[in-house]
Amino acid sequence: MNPTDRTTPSVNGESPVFDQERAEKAVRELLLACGEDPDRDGLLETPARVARAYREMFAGLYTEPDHVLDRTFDEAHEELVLVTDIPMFSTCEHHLLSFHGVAHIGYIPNEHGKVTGLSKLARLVDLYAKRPQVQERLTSQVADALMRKLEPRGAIVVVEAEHLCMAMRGIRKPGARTTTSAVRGLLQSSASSRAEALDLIKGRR
Ligand SMILES: Nc1nc2c(ncn2[C@@H]2O[C@H](COP(=O)(O)OP(=O)(O)OP(=O)(O)O)[C@@H](O)[C@H]2O)c(=O)[nH]1
Ligand SMILES: [Zn+2]
Repeated sequence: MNPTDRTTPSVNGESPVFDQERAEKAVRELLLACGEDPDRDGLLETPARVARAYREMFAGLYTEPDHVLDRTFDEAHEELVLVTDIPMFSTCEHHLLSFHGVAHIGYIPNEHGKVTGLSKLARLVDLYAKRPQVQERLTSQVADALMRKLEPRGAIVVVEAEHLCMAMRGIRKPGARTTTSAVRGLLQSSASSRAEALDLIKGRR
C-alpha cells in the first residue's frame, strides 16, 4: 500500500509490517527482565503466542481502516443512521493494556443519500481500535473517517470504555468509565440534530 494512502504514520517511509520473530524475542526478553524463566515448560510457547496476539490486537496498523468504507450505495435516506452498542476492544498506548466497552456511531447521509453497510461501521471502529490508542484519538479518527469517505451532512461517535490500566493497577478504580465523543458537520453545528442523536444514544434499550 502506498504510505501516503495510510491514516497511520509510516515507519522510515515504509508501511508498518509485523515482525513475528522480533516480537517473540522481545517477549522472551520481557519475561527474563521480569525474573521469569522463559525456558520452563509453561512458558516455552508463550513468546510465539503473545506475538500472534499482538499482531491481531494491532491489525489496524497493517490494514487501512478507511478501506472498509470504499463500497457505498445510494439510498433515499437523508436522516440519521445510528448503530449503538458496538462492542469495542482497544489497547492503551501508555501501558499496552486493554480498554474496552462500546461505541455508538451515527451519521446523516448527504443529499445523494450516500450510505454504507451497517456492518462496515462496526468494522471501521474495530480497525481503528486495533492500534496502540488513546480513547480520544480513536473517537475522532472514526468520526473523521466517516466524514472523509461518506461525505455526510454530519457524523457522531461516542465511545464508552473501561481502562484496565485504571482498574487493575495504578489508581485501581474498576468500574470507572470514560466517555468520549466526536461530532462533525451538522451534528456539531445544529444543537437539535445533536440532541436527537444523543437522546437516541442515551435512551437505547
Ligand atoms: N487521556 C487519556 N489518558 C489515558 C488513556 N489511557 C490511559 N491514559 C492515562 O495515561 C496516563 C499516563 O500517565 P503517567 O503518569 O505517564 O503514567 P503512570 O505513572 O503509569 O500513571 P498512573 O496510571 O496514574 O499510575 C494515566 O493517567 C492513564 O490513566 C486514554 O485513552 N486517554
Ligand atoms: Zn493506560
